[in-house]
Amino acid sequence: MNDKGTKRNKKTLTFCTDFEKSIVINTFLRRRWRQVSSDEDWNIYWSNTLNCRNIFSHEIGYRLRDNQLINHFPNHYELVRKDLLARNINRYRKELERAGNPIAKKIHKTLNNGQKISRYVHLDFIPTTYILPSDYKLFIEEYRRNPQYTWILKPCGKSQGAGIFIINNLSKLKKWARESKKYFQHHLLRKDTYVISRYIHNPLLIGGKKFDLRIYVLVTSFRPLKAYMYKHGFCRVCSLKYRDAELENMFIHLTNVSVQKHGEEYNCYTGGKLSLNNLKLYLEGTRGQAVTKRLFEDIQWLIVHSLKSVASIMSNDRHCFECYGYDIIIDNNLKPWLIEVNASPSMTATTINDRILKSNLIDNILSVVLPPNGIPDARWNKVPNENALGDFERLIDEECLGKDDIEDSLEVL
Ligand SMILES: Nc1ncnc2c1ncn2[C@@H]1O[C@H](COP(=O)(O)OP(=O)(O)OP(=O)(O)O)[C@@H](O)[C@H]1O
Repeated sequence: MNDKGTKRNKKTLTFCTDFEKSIVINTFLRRRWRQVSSDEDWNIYWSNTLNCRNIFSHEIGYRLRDNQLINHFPNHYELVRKDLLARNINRYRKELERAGNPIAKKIHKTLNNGQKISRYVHLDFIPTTYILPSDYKLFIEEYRRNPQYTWILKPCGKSQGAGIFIINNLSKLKKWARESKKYFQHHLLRKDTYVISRYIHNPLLIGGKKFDLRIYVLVTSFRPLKAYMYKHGFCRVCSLKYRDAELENMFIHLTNVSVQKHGEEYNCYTGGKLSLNNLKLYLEGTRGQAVTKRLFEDIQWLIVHSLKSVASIMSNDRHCFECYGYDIIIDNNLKPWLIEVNASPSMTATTINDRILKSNLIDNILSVVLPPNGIPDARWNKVPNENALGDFERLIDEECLGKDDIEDSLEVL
């Protein structure tokens, strides 16, 4: 960038976005940034994941300047694809185990039927998952060992609850496998991969209904890991009361707003949402403060270790930051389970509160990723001051190890 360009950037910063969402655009405009198209001179690109990958592709050969930032890491899919997430977490646990790290401690049990099982004491935060079709045989063995479990089958290339089904007997899966076989054999694309995960059959309920948490996590660097959690997440509550029968009724079992909004009982005033704060108050009232505090520490633990599981393989480009939407289910023992991570959490607002939350979120992301002078700078050390953090709470900053570092709280162990 020449001198002239630098001076102009000091006056008017520019953004470009692939989204027509007024929430994204207005947040920049309120900061007096000017909107430009992607082939013009932009400072921040709020892109979709595909265009971000294009920017970093060798064929396109785009060279980002120091005063340009983009809202995704090029290989975010390592964290957000359901199959890759499961694989990376497995690999991470095994690596820690091999290194004799106490975090990877396991307990071993022998069941009444003589079957031996083992599980990670601290890293058991993702439901057992198999990738189909590659792990089909392994899954069948597991199914035969534990025929009482329920499983959820999810396509890796889809979202918003599409193509998901829940099974508690093998015949349904076999039928699905028979039907898919021909297609899989001749035409296996990554997007055709499925995961089959153990279904959390005992979710914590609110008013008798299943819910999950949507938590926003901002990562500004993977090496060293720098991550922040937004205080104002929310719960997405199903519109029908929970029964672990009726596995085909998605209004009972899937918390996605995109599914629930088609149900007759959907509440369009609340959007089926409850704030994280209200959940905390509810849990403190019903279960007590200590266990509620512990639950939220466990959630932070889970987030940090899911990020660590991919930190070594992420392209840690200094122009990138990314806000992930974490989906977490709490079971009725108050144990949080990581269900999935989204690289483009929805910025569509279903209610006024939702609009305010998402607009504040984007504005707060900008405060964290911009250096104190407000001008994007990829050379910046990415250490935001307390004011800039706003409603983000520091989860981990491996560069500034201190009392904030979650590893310090080894009382978790
Ligand atoms: N292992 C599980 N146990 C219980 N419920 C689950 C499990 N996995 C998924 N669900 C339910 O199914 C919903 C959809 O799952 P998931 O978020 O993985 O799929 P998706 O279609 O990709 O959704 P999204 O649009 O959020 O990306 C979750 O919000 C949750 O309510």
